[in-house]
Amino acid sequence: MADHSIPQVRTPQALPEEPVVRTTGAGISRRRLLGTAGATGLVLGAAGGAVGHASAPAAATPLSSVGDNRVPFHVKHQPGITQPLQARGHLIAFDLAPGAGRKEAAALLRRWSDTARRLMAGEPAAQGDTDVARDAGPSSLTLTFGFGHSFFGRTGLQKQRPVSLDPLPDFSSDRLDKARSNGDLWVQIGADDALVAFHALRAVQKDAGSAARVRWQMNGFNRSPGATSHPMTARNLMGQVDGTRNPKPADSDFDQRIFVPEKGEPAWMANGSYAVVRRIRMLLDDWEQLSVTEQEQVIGRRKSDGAPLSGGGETSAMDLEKTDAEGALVVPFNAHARITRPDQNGGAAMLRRPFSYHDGIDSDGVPDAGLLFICWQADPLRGFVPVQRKLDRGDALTPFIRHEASGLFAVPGGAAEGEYVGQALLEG
Ligand SMILES: C=CC1=C(C)c2cc3[nH]c(cc4nc(cc5[nH]c(cc1n2)c(C)c5CCC(=O)O)C(CCC(=O)O)=C4C)c(C)c3C=C
Ligand SMILES: [Fe+2]
Repeated sequence: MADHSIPQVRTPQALPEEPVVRTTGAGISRRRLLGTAGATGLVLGAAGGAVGHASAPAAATPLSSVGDNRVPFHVKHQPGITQPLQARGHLIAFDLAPGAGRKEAAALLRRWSDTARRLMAGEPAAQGDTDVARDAGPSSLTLTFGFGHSFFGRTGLQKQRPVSLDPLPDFSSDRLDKARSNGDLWVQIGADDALVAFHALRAVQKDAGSAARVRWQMNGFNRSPGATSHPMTARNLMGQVDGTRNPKPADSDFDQRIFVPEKGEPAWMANGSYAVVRRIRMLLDDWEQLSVTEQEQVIGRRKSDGAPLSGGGETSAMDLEKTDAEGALVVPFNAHARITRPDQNGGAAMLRRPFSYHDGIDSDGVPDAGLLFICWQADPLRGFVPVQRKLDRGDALTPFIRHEASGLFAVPGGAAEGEYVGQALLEG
């Protein structure tokens, strides 16, 4: 018989409100875990560590401990927003099936929430589990659910549609594929194990039944926990350190920037957030023709360690005024890391929590690879929109990327015990 043991722990890093739960000691079997979840053998993880935000892997630990980590489902903000980047991700959008309305949507969100709660705890799906994740622990699995603009018309809930969900403006650099954009419903799945992530994806798809049909799906990845010798900010497929200046949960204005307040509007979005999703192709053949110095000028940061070109280390303040011997700005005026700063955009800020993607080689021999850019904010008009407008007007990175798909989703707060995600909207 197969060994179902869950290996040794690693130190979890997460928010106090959204702790990672881990097993104590090695060799607790998956079956035992199922029998004792929430009771003995489980402890709350350490709160709010310095690297416990979306920009960096949680900790440098051996891969063998990855399976232990568990993210609770019933939390103030839905899981999958502030947790460390996971190694695997699936984004999947659904449209309600013809004839399906509010009642069917409510039943679907109830099914999805139950599945999310079970799988995130390392339990099998309620019905017809595929056994794909049978030998694995929860592996930091998160499932996050959101509603698109079109959902509200289809369910007769137009009056509940938040103004913040108004369609994003067109940007001159957009090359968007409508079939791979938007959707009534959106699910983000993340896990540190590919099989655990796929298992969740299949369960979500099966739960949809006759109520909703898949509109599009995208698959992504990040570095595996334990792959680097020390905790560090992630790199993207251009080789840049990406995520350095993300807002941190410890920042005094973090919640205000990222989440709709408890008493915010509409009421059903209390503690929720808005996700902007962009599939951004990287024109890697062009990018890789630049010298490292040229690449650094595009971003305004050093490629090796992410430090600003004005000097210091990765987290040193960027000196925007510093000039070289010829009087030229050391951080060029159109450098991406200069013009995306909140202080250059009326305070606009967002939490970037992306996955890289690689969907093979196009017929012209060019890699179809880039960034599944996902950013979180309390209001896209005070986050993504002003920054993207600025980038559209002259970002040094623009010639090397192409926005190919786009989505905007209202992601309600986390579900309380016994409730499902979106219940306040669907039964309010
Ligand atoms: C509209 C928002 C943004 C898009 C689209 C975007 C695309 C994009 N960015 C990189 C690489 C880097 N971005 C970096 C910083 C950064 N980028 C944005 C916004 C968008 N990026 C912001 C708000 C910031 C932080 C600005 C700040 O607060 O100082 C960096 C520098 C390191 C870091 O802080 O993360 C890199 C590198 C790519 C490759 C890309 C599209 C493919
Ligand atoms: Fe960026």
